[in-house]
Amino acid sequence: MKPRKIKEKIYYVGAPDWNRTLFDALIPLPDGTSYNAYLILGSEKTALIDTVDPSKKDVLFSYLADIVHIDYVISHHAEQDHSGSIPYVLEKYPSAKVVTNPKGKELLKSHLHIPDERFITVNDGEELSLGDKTLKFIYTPWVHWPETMVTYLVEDKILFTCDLFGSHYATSSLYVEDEKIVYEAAKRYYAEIMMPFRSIIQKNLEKIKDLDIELIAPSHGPIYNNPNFIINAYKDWISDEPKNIVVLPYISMHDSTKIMVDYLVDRLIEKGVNVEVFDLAVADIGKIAMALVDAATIVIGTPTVLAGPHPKALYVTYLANVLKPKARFVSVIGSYGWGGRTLEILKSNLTNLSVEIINPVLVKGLPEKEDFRLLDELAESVYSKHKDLGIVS
Ligand SMILES: Cc1cc2nc3c(=O)[nH]c(=O)nc-3n(C[C@H](O)[C@H](O)[C@H](O)COP(=O)(O)O)c2cc1C
Repeated sequence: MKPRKIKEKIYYVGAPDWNRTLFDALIPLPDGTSYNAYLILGSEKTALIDTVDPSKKDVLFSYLADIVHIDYVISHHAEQDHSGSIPYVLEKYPSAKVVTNPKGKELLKSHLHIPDERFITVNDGEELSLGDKTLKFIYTPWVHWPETMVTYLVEDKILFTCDLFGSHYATSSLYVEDEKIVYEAAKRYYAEIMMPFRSIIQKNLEKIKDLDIELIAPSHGPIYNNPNFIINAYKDWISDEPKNIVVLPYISMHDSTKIMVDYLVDRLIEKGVNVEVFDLAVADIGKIAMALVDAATIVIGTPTVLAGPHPKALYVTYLANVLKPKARFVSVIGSYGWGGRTLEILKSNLTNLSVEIINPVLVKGLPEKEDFRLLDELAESVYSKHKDLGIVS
């Protein structure tokens, strides 16, 4: 393949991964993903911006077939889906240096065993001249590892952002063609990878807000030729204001909990509260994470199993806790047979969230009249809390 031209002397040399179905051995990928690398041919120096997952290194090298010399490999992030092919690039280009920050160097050394002498480290704000093109490095730590940084190509107004603004979307298009599709793919990416670092991203967006950006070139998914589309989506996702949504992941073995879930969902809808319901036996964890991006309230539905919550309910609670969504309220509903520590265990797994717990509704066996009344009360509490936030009328 010939490198794909983006602008004069700037090329795409990355790889779509059409058939990848799982990321981080965790999040389903309905639309695959891509590992983007970019080649910049300056008048004096040549730079490769990141590489690709090692499983796709042949694609990268087919793009580089006619490139006889590379001076710099810019490494924004030491994770192997971007850095994993760096050792092969260094082998093919013996005088190439890896350009990264000191933390990146440390992580690349430990993860890929790249020798000390192959590195050049750069400071926050430092520039590197390629002759007629200038790379400016901007540290953006903790989006989502400690070493993450972005690069601004000054003359061409391109911001290379690596994982920041990325989307899980394999496409043959260089640029975003359908913003609705990419919005979903970028939100899936944000929900799993970026959401835990919401407040840090707020600070990092401040750092890049004065740059004159024509293109945002991430390391996953298509290039944004309308940068405001993804910047505005991020501003919404990282904001502290939740939306009028209850996320309700549940599991039920013999339907008692499910009857409660169905009843509560109907009552919430009647009150104008939006609900996103997920049966944990079959749900896409990525979709749950996406729903958590905006939700004001989380309600976990679980029976008591072996003296605690069903393991799948515990798993989703743990996940919500580490993803640190902006939710303000949590409750639990479910059925038990004789007793256990369901509530206690769930609460002890929510310590990262500063949420108010709304009275849980745990019922013995099949729910009856009084239990439905308690569910009415729960729906009313959720509604009035959302009303106090001004997110439902
Ligand atoms: C494998 C298994 C383990 C259970 N362990 C407990 C338990 O430790 N404490 C308890 O109160 N009920 C226990 N139960 C009973 C269920 O919590 C009870 O039947 C409940 O109504 C099931 O809700 P569901 O219909 O939503 O699945 C257990 C049930 C099963 C199938």
